[in-house]
Formats: sequence, C-alpha cells, structure tokens
Amino acid sequence: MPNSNKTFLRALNGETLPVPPIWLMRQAGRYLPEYRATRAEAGSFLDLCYNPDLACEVTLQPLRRYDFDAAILFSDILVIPKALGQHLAFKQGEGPQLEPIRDASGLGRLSIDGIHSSLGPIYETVSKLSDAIPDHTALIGFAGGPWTVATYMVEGKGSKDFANIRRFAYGDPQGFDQLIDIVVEATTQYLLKQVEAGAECIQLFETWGGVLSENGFKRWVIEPTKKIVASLRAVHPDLPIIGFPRGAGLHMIDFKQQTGVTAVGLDSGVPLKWVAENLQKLGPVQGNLDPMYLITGGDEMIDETRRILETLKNGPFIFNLGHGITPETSPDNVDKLVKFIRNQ
Ligand SMILES: Cc1c2[nH]c(c1CCC(=O)O)Cc1[nH]c(c(CCC(=O)O)c1C)Cc1[nH]c(c(CCC(=O)O)c1C)Cc1[nH]c(c(C)c1CCC(=O)O)C2
Repeated sequence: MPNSNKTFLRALNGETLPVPPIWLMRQAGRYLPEYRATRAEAGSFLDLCYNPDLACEVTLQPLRRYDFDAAILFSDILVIPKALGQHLAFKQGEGPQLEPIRDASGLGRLSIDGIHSSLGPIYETVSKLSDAIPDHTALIGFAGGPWTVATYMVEGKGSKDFANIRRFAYGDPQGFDQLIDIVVEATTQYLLKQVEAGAECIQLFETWGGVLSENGFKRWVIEPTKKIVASLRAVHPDLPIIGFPRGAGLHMIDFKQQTGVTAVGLDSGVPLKWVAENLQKLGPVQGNLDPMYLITGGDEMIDETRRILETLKNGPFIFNLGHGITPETSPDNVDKLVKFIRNQ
C-alpha cells in the first residue's frame, strides 16, 4: 500500500481522487530564473546533470514554488548514450549533438561495461533527493524509451523526419535490434540503480514513438518497453511505471496492455472522451494540457484545464502537460494553473 499521504502514488495505485495530483514534465528548467542561475553556477547543462548537489537543488526549485505532488530527478535521457561511450555535447541554442551511428558497423563503439561509473553522480542525486523532498512528495526516476534514445544515437541530433533511423531500422532490422538490445540492457540497469537509490516511480519518455510504422511500433516500442518493465518488476514487483508513448494514438491500448506499464502519459492531441471510455478503464492516465497554454495563460488556459479535469474525473488521473514545459512559460501562469486545480 503506497504511503497514503503521497497522492501521486495513490493515483498510480488506481485511486480516483477528488483533486488529482499534479506535476509537470520539465518542471525544472529555463522558465525559472533560479534554474538559470544554478545552471550558470554549474557551468553548462551537462555539468549540471552530473553535479549531485546542484542537480538536487534544481529538482527542488519548482517544489518550493508550487508544492508539486511529485519531484522528477533532474538529468537527461541522453546520459545513456554518453555512458555507452558515444560523445555527447549540448550546444547553446542547438540542442544535443552526438557522433551518429548510422548502421550496425557503428555498434562496436558502444560498451555497456563502464556505464555505472559514468552514471554514478546521477544515482547520488537520486539518493540526495530521497532525503531532501517533503514527506508528501513522490520521487520519480526516469529514462528515455529505447526507440527515442536510439533516434538521437542514430540521427546525431534532433530530427524532423527521422530518415536515418527509419532507414537503418527498416533496412537492417536484425542489426537495429542489436542497438535496441544494448539500450534496453543499459536502461534496465540504470533504472534499477535509480530505484535502489530511492526513486519511487519510473517514467519512460518515448517522445518519438509516433514516427514508426505499425509493425515498427510493436517491435521497437512495445517489445523493448515490455522487457524493461518485466526486468524491473522481477526485482521490484510493485514498482509503478508510467509510459509516455507520445504520438502513439490508437497504439496506446496495446501499449498499456502488452508492456505492463502502470499508467499511460497522454500527449495533447489525444481525444479525452476516447481515453475516458477506453484507456482509463485499463489503468491510471496522466496528462495532457498543451504546454502552449502556459504561455498564453488567461481564460483559455483555465477553460482547457477544466475540460481535462471534467473528462477524466471518473477514473485514476494525474494532471500534467502533454509535453515538456517550454522556456517561454510564465512562472505566474504555472502558479495560476496549480491554484485552479487545487481550489476548484
Ligand atoms: C527528447 C528528450 C531529451 N530529454 C528529455 C527528453 C524526453 C522528453 C521530451 O521530449 O521533452 C527528458 C528530460 N530532459 C530534462 C528532464 C529533467 C526532468 C524534468 O524536469 O522533467 C527530462 C525528463 C532536462 C532538460 N533537458 C534539456 C534541458 C534544457 C537545457 C538547458 O538548460 O539549456 C533541460 C532542463 C535539454 C535537452 N534534452 C533533450 C533535448 C532534445 C534537449 C534540447 C531541447 C531544449 O533545449 O529544450 C533530450
């Protein structure tokens, strides 16, 4: 039975609560002046990710302002390719850059042997957070979904059409399976260490799940996720796991049923009546305010929030965005959103 003062864990345990728990993807980040100050102190974004004291500090910043029901470890999904030996840099204003692996011949550059020494500072951040967060706040650990992590490993940066990875995966499926297997193994070990260090729930960010063909989604999103979930549950049978298969549409039913995740994160495009009638009957859901409403604010933000709360109120539900908060977000609008949800 989850700690009863943690509403986030209660919702994941299937409870329908009168006021849903709330946290926001990317709740620690550039929209907060105190985050920008701590990042400057760290030197760079990656330096911040590998500095346990400062990573702990930026995780706590949004909790101090908004008292969210969950804290999410401050790190990035791309620490896995880096731990596997792929060079990673974040260029200011340009996002991540990796040396791309375009085919199976590049897999020799990866090695799983040294991952824990590379990821050690992140486990230390989790452990510090576990001591530092308030009693009523749950601690979320995370990793990227294997397909999404692989998109950056193969494309070498963000992509609009994912042409390189689709060419690799569709043209050499067995070779591509090997890359996915390496990412699955590293991710599983990484998440087990996060749970050991105090993470109470895991979220898998499958941000680019929606770009695959039907069979591709089964083979490179559902199957790898299922393996990670089974390996985590073999050690921690009751661990809540949230899958966020962004853009997956109707696949979300199979995703929920076949992977064994506890809850499904919804992107902003998902029709909520369909969710209430189908997906939410299978387990808790989380989402899905379009982050752009936090920039526009006003009555439109409140009306859209009301619609979400109203449509999903008859089942287990966690309020969140449909994607990460953007740097242009006004901290005051986040305050208004949280107050509206808690005071209706
Ligand atoms: C695809 C992806 C990445 N990282 C992540 C995803 C999946 C979710 C999503 O789609 O947003 C996940 C992520 N990234 C970050 C977190 C921290 C926890 C949180 O507060 O939610 C989490 C959970 C911090 C971050 N990760 C990043 C920042 C901004 C870095 C900075 O401070 O300059 C933060 C706070 C950088 C990042 N990291 C990544 C990209 C493409 C970028 C550049 C885009 C950008 O600049 O916003 C890879």
